[in-house]
Amino acid sequence: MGIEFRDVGKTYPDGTVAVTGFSCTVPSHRTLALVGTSGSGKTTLMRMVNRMVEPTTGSVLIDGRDVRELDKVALRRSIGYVPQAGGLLPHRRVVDNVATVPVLTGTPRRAARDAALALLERVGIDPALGRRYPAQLSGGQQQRVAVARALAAEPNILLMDEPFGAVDPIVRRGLQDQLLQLQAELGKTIVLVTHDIDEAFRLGDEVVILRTGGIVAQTGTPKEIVAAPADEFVRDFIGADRAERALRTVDVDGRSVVVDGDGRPVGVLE
Ligand SMILES: Nc1ncnc2c1ncn2[C@@H]1O[C@H](COP(=O)(O)OP(=O)(O)OP(=O)(O)O)[C@@H](O)[C@H]1O
Repeated sequence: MGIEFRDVGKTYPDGTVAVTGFSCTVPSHRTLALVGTSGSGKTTLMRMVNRMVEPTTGSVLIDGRDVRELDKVALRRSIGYVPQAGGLLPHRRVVDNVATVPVLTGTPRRAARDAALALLERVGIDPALGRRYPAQLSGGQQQRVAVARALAAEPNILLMDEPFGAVDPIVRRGLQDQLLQLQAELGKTIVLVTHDIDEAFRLGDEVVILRTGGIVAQTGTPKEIVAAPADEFVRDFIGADRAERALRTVDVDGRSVVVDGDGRPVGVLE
């Protein structure tokens, strides 16, 4: 399922201009990462897809159909949503959190629970933890559960709002790896919001860098953006020296270690 933002804008009732004239197409099975400073309209844009926000101008299309023609509740349930900080229901057991939407849409409770346990396993959670309440899990585990919950209704589209923002860098990296692996198997169409450019470059097939007012600073693949930052803002945002950083390799015990201009290791050449 492809998504098209067609010249969308959003001015909130108090006059705040969150997005102006944004156009972008996300092909089926691809990941679009929206990245930008705080308040640059990322969440606003993402929420237009499942109609949590209605644009004031322009339209959003899914497989060529304007989302305004679709029933709001059915649309929302058909799209996986991973909100900031997971958004799990604290008074429901983990397994029931995952089974919530399938039960709402008519799957018998027992079957929904069995499917939920299988999904938990798929995202790397021991199904035995399904009996716990969200607060009895670590932050990283809660995020995995949130991903399982978003996948439970077998959506074609997944919206992820800073999905791994609340966890430490190592856990975050593990969660990113797992998302890449899941995506390789499942091939969802994903819109991901993050303020972390490294996350955007890791997870996004296409990256949109936004500045205040939802104005696009640059769109492109990670490679295109690193190779040719559009302007000073992008250059700054992706790390002032990233584009110019002269990397070289040094030989360490027969392996080619890549080091930056200051000689700091950044990786190993395969
Ligand atoms: N319901 C609302 N009413 C008024 N203004 C809003 C509303 N929601 C968001 N805004 C404003 O719109 C702008 C864009 O907000 P949005 O949440 O889309 O940005 P963001 O890039 O996702 O930010 P963050 O990274 O901080 O989550 C901000 O100036 C914000 O204050």
